[in-house]
Amino acid sequence: MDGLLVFGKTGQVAREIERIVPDAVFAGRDEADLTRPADCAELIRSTRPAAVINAAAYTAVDKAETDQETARLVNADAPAEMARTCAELGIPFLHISTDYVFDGSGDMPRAEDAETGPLGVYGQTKLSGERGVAAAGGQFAILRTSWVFSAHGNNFVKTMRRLGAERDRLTIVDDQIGGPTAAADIAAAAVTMIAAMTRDPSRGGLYHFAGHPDTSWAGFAQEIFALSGLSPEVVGIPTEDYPTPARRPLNSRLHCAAITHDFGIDRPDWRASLERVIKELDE
Ligand SMILES: NC(=O)C1=CN([C@@H]2O[C@H](COP(=O)(O)OP(=O)(O)OC[C@H]3O[C@@H](n4cnc5c(N)ncnc54)[C@H](OP(=O)(O)O)[C@@H]3O)[C@@H](O)[C@H]2O)C=CC1
Ligand SMILES: Cc1cn([C@H]2C[C@H](O)[C@@H](COP(=O)(O)OP(=O)(O)O[C@H]3O[C@@H](C)C(=O)[C@@H](O)[C@H]3O)O2)c(=O)[nH]c1=O
Ligand SMILES: [Mg+2]
Repeated sequence: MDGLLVFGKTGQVAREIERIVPDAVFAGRDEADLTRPADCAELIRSTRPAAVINAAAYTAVDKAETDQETARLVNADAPAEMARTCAELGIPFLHISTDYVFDGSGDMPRAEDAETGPLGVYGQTKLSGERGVAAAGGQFAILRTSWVFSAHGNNFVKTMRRLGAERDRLTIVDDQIGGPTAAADIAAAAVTMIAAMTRDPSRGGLYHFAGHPDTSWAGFAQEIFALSGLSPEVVGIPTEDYPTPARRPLNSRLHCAAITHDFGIDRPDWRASLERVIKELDE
C-alpha cells in the first residue's frame, strides 16, 4: 500500500498499522492537532497521499463527559474535515468508530444499519464523526470496532495485569458483553480495506469488526489472568455496582457478517490475539 497517510502515531491502532505499512506517513499531535480540523485538511493537501486512515481519537470515555468541546472537535469535527478534504482530492478515507454509538439494549448482535443511541459524550461525538464522514460525499469506509487491546498504550489488558499483580481480589462487571479486539487485527483489516478501496472506487461503506467470541469484561479479565500467570479472585458484579461518570452499553455485540462477505475478513479469535499480546508484554 503506497502513499498512505495515517492520523495517529502513538495510539494502539496507529502503532499496529505502522508494523504493517512502515512506509506510511504517520501524523501525530505535532504534525496535526485534531482540535484544529483545518490543520488536518492542510496536512492532507500538502502530503498528497493516495489514501488516508484516521486512527486518532479522543478515547477517554469518562473524561469526555466533562471535556465535551475537545471530544467533539477530535471525534466529530476533525474526521468530517478529513473526509471532505479526501472527497475534494478524490482519494479514499477510512475512519474507525465504536460500539459505544449504540445504547446496548437487548442481547442480539447489532448489524451496521441498527438504530444508534449513544449513552455518553464519547459515543455521541463518535456518532457525529461517522455522520460527518458519510456526508462528505467522497469514497469512505467506517470500521466500527470494540474493546481494543494491544501491548501499547492504555487498555483493559494492561490495567488488569497491573491490578491483578497488586490485589488478591478484583470486582469486574460481568453484564456488559462484547468482542475484545486486538489493535493488530484492526490494523490488518483497515489496511486490507483501504487497499481494496484504492483499487476500486466503488468500494466502501459502514462495517462492523470485532473479536470472537463475545464475552464480558469479567470473562476477558479471567483469560488475561490465566495467560499472565496471575490468579486474583475475580468477582463478577453488575454495572450498577461499578459507578462511572459515563454510562456504558450492556450489549456491545456487533454483527460482523458484512465485512466477511465484502472483504473476506473474518472475526479474529481474540484469545489467540491476546496470547500474542501477552507474549509481547512478557518479553
Ligand atoms: N480503545 C478502544 O477500546 C476503542 C477504540 N475505538 C476507536 O479506534 C480508534 C483507535 O483507537 P486507539 O488506537 O485505541 O486509540 P488510543 O487511545 O490508543 O490513541 C488515541 C490516539 O489519538 C491521538 N489523539 C488524541 N487527541 C489528539 C489530538 N487532539 N490531536 C492529535 N492526535 C490526537 C493520540 O495521540 P497522543 O498520544 O498524542 O494523545 C493517540 O495517538 C479510535 O477511533 C477509537 O475511537 C473503537 C472501539 C474501542
Ligand atoms: C478497572 C476496572 C474496570 N471495570 C469495568 C469498567 C468498564 O465497564 C469495563 C472496561 O473498562 P475500561 O476502562 O477499559 O472501559 P472503556 O474505557 O469504557 O472501554 C471502551 O473504550 C472506548 C474507547 C471504546 O470505544 C469501547 O469499545 C471500550 O473499549 O470494566 C471493572 O468492572 N473493574 C475494574 O477494576
Ligand atoms: Mg478506556
